[in-house]
Amino acid sequence: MSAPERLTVSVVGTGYLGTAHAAGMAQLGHDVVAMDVDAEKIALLSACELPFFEPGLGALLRKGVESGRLRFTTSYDDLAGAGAHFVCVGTPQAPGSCAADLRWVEAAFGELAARLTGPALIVGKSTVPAGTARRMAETVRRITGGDRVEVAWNPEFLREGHAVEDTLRPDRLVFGVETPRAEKVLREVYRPVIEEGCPVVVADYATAELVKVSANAFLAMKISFINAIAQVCEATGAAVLPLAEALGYDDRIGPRFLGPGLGFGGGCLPKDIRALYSCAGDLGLDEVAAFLRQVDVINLGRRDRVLALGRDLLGGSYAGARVCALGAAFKPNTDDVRDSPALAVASAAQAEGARVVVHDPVAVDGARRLRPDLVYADSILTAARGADLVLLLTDWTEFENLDPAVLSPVVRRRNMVDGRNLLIPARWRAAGWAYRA
Ligand SMILES: NC(=O)C1=CN([C@@H]2O[C@H](COP(=O)(O)OP(=O)(O)OC[C@H]3O[C@@H](n4cnc5c(N)ncnc54)[C@H](O)[C@@H]3O)[C@@H](O)[C@H]2O)C=CC1
Ligand SMILES: O=C(O)[C@H]1O[C@H](OP(=O)(O)OP(=O)(O)OC[C@H]2O[C@@H](n3ccc(=O)[nH]c3=O)[C@H](O)[C@@H]2O)[C@H](O)[C@@H](O)[C@@H]1O
Repeated sequence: MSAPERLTVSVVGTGYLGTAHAAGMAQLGHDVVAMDVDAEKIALLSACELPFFEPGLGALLRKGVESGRLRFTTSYDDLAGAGAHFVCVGTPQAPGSCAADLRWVEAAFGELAARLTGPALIVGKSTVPAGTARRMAETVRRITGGDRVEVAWNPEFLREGHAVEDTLRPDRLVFGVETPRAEKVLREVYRPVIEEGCPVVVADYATAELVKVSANAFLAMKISFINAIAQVCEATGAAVLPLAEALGYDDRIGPRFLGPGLGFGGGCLPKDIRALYSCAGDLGLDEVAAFLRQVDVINLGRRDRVLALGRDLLGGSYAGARVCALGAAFKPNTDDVRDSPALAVASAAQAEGARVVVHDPVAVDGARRLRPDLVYADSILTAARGADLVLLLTDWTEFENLDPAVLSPVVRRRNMVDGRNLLIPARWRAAGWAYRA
């Protein structure tokens, strides 16, 4: 990567996305000041400590801070000198609705606009419904009283667990812009990435906003598709794993995101598909809304299905059973427990009368904060001791390598529900386990 012209950029919101983006911008050679309203997070980041688990990001953070190119603040006033400002604040599902809650985006644009006299570019990276960028541009114009501060939308596609790689070597860059000047600034910011061959799609605001939610909706749809087919397989005695393998060999389909099981969760896919069907409904596109809603319905149904498999193995009820739940994170290589299918199933089993002990390699602290009613164990064996049922809920490599010979002596009954199709069934059955997936 050749060094770009050294720019001063700001990043607003230092969560999963903002921290990766800030460290990535420093790695590209820019001077970065990253800001968050959460003083605790900023104190940790300033001390080169990540407030969450993300492989490889700690090293990038330290490199940025030690090079003097990356610093953190809790004050918007410290951002005024930057030429490009990336807004990375949260857009969670609004309480009591399926729509995205935009109050943090609105606050960030308002605070920035009040301090910028221009020329400057405010770049939205948060995932938002179509129409938001236009509204933010109007807000900025109103507050600044002119056109010197512009707005662009540059949605982000990084995956948790792969944030560093996805930030430095994205599959594509999408620039939602209204002027050549905004496009020029974004091309300069990302010059090293573009020079390495990353495709750039330049579009209007609404298209850029929609690319992002469509990408997540498509991934969600692919997972729900294979999970719908898994139900047909169960009803007909077919096997979904070789079926998915055979589908995946078709280049037009591809093998990724065809993993059947407990389904998708996390801070993005569920809320983004809900925001999209809510938006489609508001636009009067009822059939589109119904189509997308079904992706969510099938996905949530997977949690009930895994719960039912466990109930069956326990003879019809969770009441009084000891359950070992392996996994709390919504997927492996992250400690993120937002809308985690694993925690949802563990909590539901407990609500039906089981005593559930949860183990996760990195997500126990976050899980405990969210579900303090569950019991947590710091090892697989401690979690499994005396269990009547093991529920495998997150596909961590640690769990894939589980040995029935190690687990068998510690459990009370050999019942396994493999919610992620991770284990080799014959191996567990040969060791005397009742195995369901
Ligand atoms: N987590 C991910 O992998 C990805 C997230 N996104 C999108 O990025 C956005 C952020 O997501 P996450 O980083 O996961 O959320 P997060 O909740 O981890 O981080 C958001 C941060 O914004 C801060 N914040 C809230 N209001 C603020 C304000 N007015 N000024 C400054 N900081 C403020 C919060 O304190 C928090 O640290 C969302 O729209 C999400 O959909 C997009 C791609 C990937
Ligand atoms: O907008 C976002 O925040 C991000 O959302 C997802 O990334 P992420 O939430 O990190 O997780 P994924 O790797 O996409 O997995 C999502 C969920 O799908 C599940 N999944 C994935 C693949 C599969 O075959 N089956 C399956 O159930 C995972 O267990 C997980 O719960 C997208 O992959 C990113 O491109 C996007 O930027």
